[in-house]
Amino acid sequence: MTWSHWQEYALAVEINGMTSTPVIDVERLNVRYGDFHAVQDLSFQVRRGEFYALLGTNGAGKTSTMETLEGHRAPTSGTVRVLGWSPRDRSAVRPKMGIMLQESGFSPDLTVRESIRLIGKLTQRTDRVERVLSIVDLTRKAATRVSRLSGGEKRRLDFATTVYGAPELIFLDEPTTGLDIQSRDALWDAVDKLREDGSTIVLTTHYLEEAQQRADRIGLLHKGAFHQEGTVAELTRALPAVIRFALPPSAPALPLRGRRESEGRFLIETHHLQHDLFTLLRWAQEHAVELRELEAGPTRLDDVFRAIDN
Ligand SMILES: Nc1ncnc2c1ncn2[C@@H]1O[C@H](COP(=O)(O)OP(=O)(O)OP(=O)(O)O)[C@@H](O)[C@H]1O
Repeated sequence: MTWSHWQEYALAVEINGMTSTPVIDVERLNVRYGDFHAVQDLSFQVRRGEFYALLGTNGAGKTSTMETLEGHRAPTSGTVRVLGWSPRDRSAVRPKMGIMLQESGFSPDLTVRESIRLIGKLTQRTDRVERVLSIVDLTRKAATRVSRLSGGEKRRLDFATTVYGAPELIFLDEPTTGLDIQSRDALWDAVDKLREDGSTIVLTTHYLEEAQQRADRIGLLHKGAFHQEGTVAELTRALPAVIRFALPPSAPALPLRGRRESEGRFLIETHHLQHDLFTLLRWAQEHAVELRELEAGPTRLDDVFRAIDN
């Protein structure tokens, strides 16, 4: 082997090593608050470039887990490695990690531009302030004090500081709360671009649709442990697809077994969506019945959540 072949080989090993080393590696994480066991023996990994959603019922332990990954909380026991380091090792991980918390902690007297610069200094990330301002459409507010921003604008500033320097690992905690639809779309477009450039995303949200559309994998927490973990398809596989619609009171009996959800609204659960939908549409045609608010589709994450036994 020539010297240049050796160099190529060494680089390939390094790249393979990088891709196979998880960005987040959690092993038997436990978080206790006094007698209360909030996170119980939780183990999972997030791969480089992955979009991982940590979801769960209220009080399931998402925040406790996220805070541990972000380095804000020490585990009671277990090991947590982020980008190969303990997340408590702030100087090692902070330059490579962007964190969007549920609540921002900006100083009200600073301007938008000053706030971004300050975060840049604190995290030792470098970027162009104008670049991130344009991503969140706050260019015109660069000289405005934080105290004068609306709730949605503060949230966008939060996102701007999170993605400043295009960090390798980005934590998004309920990122779209309080955002209008245009701002939400802009945020997800920016996340898509970051992913194209190789960033790893960890999301937690109660907007299940957002996770369903984007997450490569989902960790579904319930009472401090994983109820399920996998792709959306894996999580929804066991549950039937659903057809929902509303009927006028005069409609004849349904051709399929359905469930009344509320007055005039019905739900049919099926493992043969195409076949049963066809039967229903043919019946509606034959009886001149209008199926109002008709929805048919694969199982939604909402249904997976509803199926969790409390
Ligand atoms: N500082 C604390 N002291 C005592 N108990 C706590 C503390 N923080 C959280 N808990 C409890 O630990 C459990 C998990 O809380 P956590 O905030 O991690 O859940 P979560 O999944 O983020 O919930 P939610 O969706 O409701 O925000 C809850 O029952 C909560 O009451």
